[in-house]
Amino acid sequence: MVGVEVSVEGLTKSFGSQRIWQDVTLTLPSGEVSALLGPSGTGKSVFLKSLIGLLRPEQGSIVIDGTNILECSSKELYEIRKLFGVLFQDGALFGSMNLFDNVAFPLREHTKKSESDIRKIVMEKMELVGLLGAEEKLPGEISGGMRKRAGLARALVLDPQIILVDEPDSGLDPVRTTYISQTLIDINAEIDATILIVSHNINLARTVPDNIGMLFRRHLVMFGPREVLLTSEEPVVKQFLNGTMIGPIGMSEEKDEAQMAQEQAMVDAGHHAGGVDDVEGIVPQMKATPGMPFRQAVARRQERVRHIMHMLPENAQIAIHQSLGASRLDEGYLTDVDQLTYGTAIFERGVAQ
Ligand SMILES: Nc1ncnc2c1ncn2[C@@H]1O[C@H](COP(=O)(O)OP(=O)(O)OP(=O)(O)O)[C@@H](O)[C@H]1O
Repeated sequence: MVGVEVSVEGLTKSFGSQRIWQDVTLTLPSGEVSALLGPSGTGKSVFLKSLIGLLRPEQGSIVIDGTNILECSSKELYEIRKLFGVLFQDGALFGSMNLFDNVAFPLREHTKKSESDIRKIVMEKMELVGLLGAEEKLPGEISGGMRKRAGLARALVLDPQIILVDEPDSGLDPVRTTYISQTLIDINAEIDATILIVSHNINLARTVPDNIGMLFRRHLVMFGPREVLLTSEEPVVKQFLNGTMIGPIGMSEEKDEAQMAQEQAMVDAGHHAGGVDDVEGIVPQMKATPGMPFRQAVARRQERVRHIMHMLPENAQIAIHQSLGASRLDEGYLTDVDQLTYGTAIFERGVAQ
């Protein structure tokens, strides 16, 4: 079963007089992996909490499986929430329970399954996140990365159709971040859930999601197929993707023109602006681990992007064409008909994910 689509329109959220973001419109395509980026404090976590109805935006709509969760009854919201699996930043595990009991918790709480069925499901999810053998450990006895994996296993036990992940990289080194990224891709391949990852990790943004959005200065700067953001000339996007000090993002989020000019002058005079060397263009997307099912999202996204191609910026169109060409090259110049015939398998192996 393909995960459900989440459709957000004109969403605005404030706390008292503090406007967090306004008029956010985006659709998380069903069964695809999307990421929402943005500097610290731009309200990414607030957005994620709004999607599950933990926070209530004052304007707009969030339609999930045909229900606008801002207008529905609490009983309907309860039903909609069952579609979600959520991984909070710290894993949100119960400190006094071992990992097995933590992961089993939602099953014991929300289902009438027998203990032997529960054991089967828990062990299956523990294996998927690479934690087999650690069932008896307490959260305090394991690393932050393992806690995140346990949190992810727990988010999966009720077979969610939508998985929300808040900063999977926080507190992890780059290698562990890549492992957790791989796990998220594998989960998408295995259960075809709609996934939203909130993060400010550049590597993850470049290599994991099918679609990327970015929040800045209380607005959604953009949201769309990964090629759109990764080829964007928008100063805030370029600065973010390369992690430099040059650009509109400052220490406390915003800069004025004078400060920007002063910093640019320093860099022109030879001062290091920080960040990595400029990475231009698109790096290939991560693929499911060999042996996993093909990621159905890849072919679905190709098809979807084909339909909206004419509405995308030119740079993004070129990048998409190039990656399609590269996937044909990989397969020995297969025709469109061949691609349709072999469908997912070809797209999955090509760089055109
Ligand atoms: N329950 C709340 N009541 C009042 N203000 C809140 C509440 N939750 C969040 N905020 C404010 O909303 C803003 C956005 O916070 P949020 O945690 O969503 O940012 P973020 O983009 O996830 O940041 P980070 O990347 O640092 O986690 C902050 O200014 C925060 O203080």
